[in-house]
Amino acid sequence: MRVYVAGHRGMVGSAILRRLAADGVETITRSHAELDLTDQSAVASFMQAERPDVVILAAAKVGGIHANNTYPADFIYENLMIEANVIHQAFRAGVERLLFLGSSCIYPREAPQPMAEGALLTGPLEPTNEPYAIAKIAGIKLCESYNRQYGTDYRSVMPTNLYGPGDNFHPENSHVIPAMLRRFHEAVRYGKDEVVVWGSGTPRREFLHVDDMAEASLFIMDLNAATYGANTQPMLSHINVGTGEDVSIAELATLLAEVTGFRGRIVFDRTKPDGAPRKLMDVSRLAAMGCRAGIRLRDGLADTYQWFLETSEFRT
Ligand SMILES: NC(=O)C1=CN([C@@H]2O[C@H](COP(=O)(O)OP(=O)(O)OC[C@H]3O[C@@H](n4cnc5c(N)ncnc54)[C@H](OP(=O)(O)O)[C@@H]3O)[C@@H](O)[C@H]2O)C=CC1
Ligand SMILES: C[C@H]1O[C@H](OP(=O)(O)OP(=O)(O)OC[C@H]2O[C@@H](n3cnc4c(=O)[nH]c(N)nc43)[C@H](O)[C@@H]2O)[C@@H](O)[C@@H](O)C1=O
Repeated sequence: MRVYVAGHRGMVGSAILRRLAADGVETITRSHAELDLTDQSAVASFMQAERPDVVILAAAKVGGIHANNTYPADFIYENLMIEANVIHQAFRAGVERLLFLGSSCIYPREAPQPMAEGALLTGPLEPTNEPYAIAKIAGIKLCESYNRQYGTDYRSVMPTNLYGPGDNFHPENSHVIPAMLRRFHEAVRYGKDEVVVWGSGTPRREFLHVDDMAEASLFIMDLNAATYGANTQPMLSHINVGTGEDVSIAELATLLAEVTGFRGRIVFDRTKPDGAPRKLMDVSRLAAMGCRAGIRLRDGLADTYQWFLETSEFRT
């Protein structure tokens, strides 16, 4: 079996690649420089030449609240193009099994908590990431439509907010954990007595370590069709992946201060957006199939900080 991992240099793609390599699975990879997935003819040529057995679509334009809010055109355009090209050309090349990675932001801003799979398309989205969310919903619907029309087995997973080794630590465009880890680390290193956290600190988020995400992705790929629901009516179009537990951003900041050894003040910059008030996943469906997250948040944050120290320009 040959598995094409799209986005293998990213945080999730690289974790999936590590797991597949450990299991001795043959993989196919192309970097962004070698294959631009927004280029339809390049993706068509690649798929026809390689004809993988399985495709894992972990390539996407990804970023935190500021990046989503600042570059909405890039987020909707690039993600729509990547999904349409990879899914359609995989189908044309005879790929029967595909896993698409969506995001918990597909659910309405005011969805009842925890958010079950059935909350999709039941209300308005969070404005800061609506274009990205619309592209991710299109990805689910692409998979669902090819399954309905052509009998393929294309599955979609909706991860909660992810973190871990390989994350993007950009000061503005990253997600909250890498951004704050870096800020706390710099404060300790340069002797600052204050760290600024965006927003009010009251939004709640659920965080999953990327190794648990890789494990869940391969678990879902390995499920037989009857268990996953690909052949049931109504079809299970997507499945949530998370821990089922959340923390406030203020609680997260306190945890990160402890992990990095910061003992100064934490202040909140309320001019920055909070985004969705809460995004807790209902993970009962995945749990009933036998898959649960194993890495506790504090342990995962310590592991990520260790990776940051070993690989970043800030290593001491
Ligand atoms: N991180 C998170 O908190 C969450 C992530 N997800 C989803 O999980 C998946 C993986 O995310 P994550 O690993 O964090 O993201 P990363 O940004 O770490 O990785 C994405 C990868 O996709 C590649 N890529 C982007 N655009 C293109 C393109 N046009 N052609 C080829 N390759 C491209 C990137 O390459 P390059 O860097 O060279 O551009 C990168 O290697 C995505 O679908 C994302 O939406 C879902 C929920 C939360
Ligand atoms: C995964 C998910 O990621 C994005 O949504 P988000 O959940 O809002 O993700 P975020 O990690 O950027 O922020 C989480 C919370 O944390 C607060 N916050 C504090 N201080 C910093 C900070 O320094 N950086 C960032 N980024 N946020 C901060 C921030 O204000 C917000 O209240 C989506 O656009 C979309 O891409 C998506 O699917």
